[in-house]
Amino acid sequence: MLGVIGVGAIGAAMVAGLSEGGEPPEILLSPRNAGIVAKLAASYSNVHVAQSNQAVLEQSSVVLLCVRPADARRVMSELTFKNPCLISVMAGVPLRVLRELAAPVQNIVRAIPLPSVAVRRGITPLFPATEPARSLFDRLGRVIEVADETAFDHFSASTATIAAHFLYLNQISRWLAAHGISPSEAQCYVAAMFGELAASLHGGDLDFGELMREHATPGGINELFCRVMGDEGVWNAVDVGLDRVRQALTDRQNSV
Ligand SMILES: NC(=O)C1=CN([C@@H]2O[C@H](COP(=O)(O)OP(=O)(O)OC[C@H]3O[C@@H](n4cnc5c(N)ncnc54)[C@H](OP(=O)(O)O)[C@@H]3O)[C@@H](O)[C@H]2O)C=CC1
Repeated sequence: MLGVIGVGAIGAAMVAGLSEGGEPPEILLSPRNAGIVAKLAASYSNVHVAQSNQAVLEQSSVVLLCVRPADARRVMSELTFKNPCLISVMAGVPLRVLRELAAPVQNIVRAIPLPSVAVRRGITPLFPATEPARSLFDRLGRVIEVADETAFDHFSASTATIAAHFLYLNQISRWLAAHGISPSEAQCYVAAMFGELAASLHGGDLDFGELMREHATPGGINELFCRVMGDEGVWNAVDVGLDRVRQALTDRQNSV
């Protein structure tokens, strides 16, 4: 049995991905968020709802911890851990803290699932990449075996860029709308432009620099836009933002 404690956005995405694949595992959910868990149990015959978080632990051989990082200590300290394997997706909660809160459990893995696990196209960094976590996330796409926890935290920091990506798309469509194009048409156009590009990133060997050059005809408008963004400090700001996020994760690790 696979247990899930914390069935929010990413917990539900993993449950959907596992349940819609071949030979789905039996899954036991924590009872909080009654609406979401009832819907998952009604949609998938392999999904069940437990009476309590402790019942999830006791009836599962592997447990996914998917509560928000700020809730980690409170939720885990209410539980008595025995011997299931734990997989934590909680950003910025280090193995040191997980081992302390889940003693005496030894087999603890950190994972960074992406929302695309819902359709089994996730690429999931794991540390340490041990079984059964590796097989579980292989079912949801594929796994990146990360060498150490510092590298793992850098992967984690890079996921902080997702909302800014949508902000970027929003900025472009707002600019179109400010110049008289209907907001819905502007959004559809930008979505179509970037939706197609995103689809082209699946699979194969990718070289972002090469892709950029393919789209930046010398003397053309893409090249001009890249140059202006660089002159305005946008690319440098990406590095600054990522460094700041990395530092925030370190600070969080020291305070969890
Ligand atoms: N969303 C994403 O794409 C990713 C998220 N993560 C990590 O996953 C974790 C969850 O993120 P996300 O799914 O976005 O957050 P959500 O807020 O959507 O989900 C967290 C869930 O945990 C529930 N919860 C809180 N307390 C308890 C409790 N005592 N027992 C059981 N469940 C509880 C919350 O319920 P309630 O709302 O009622 O408080 C909520 O449903 C975070 O630690 C995040 O860092 C990692 C990778 C990607």
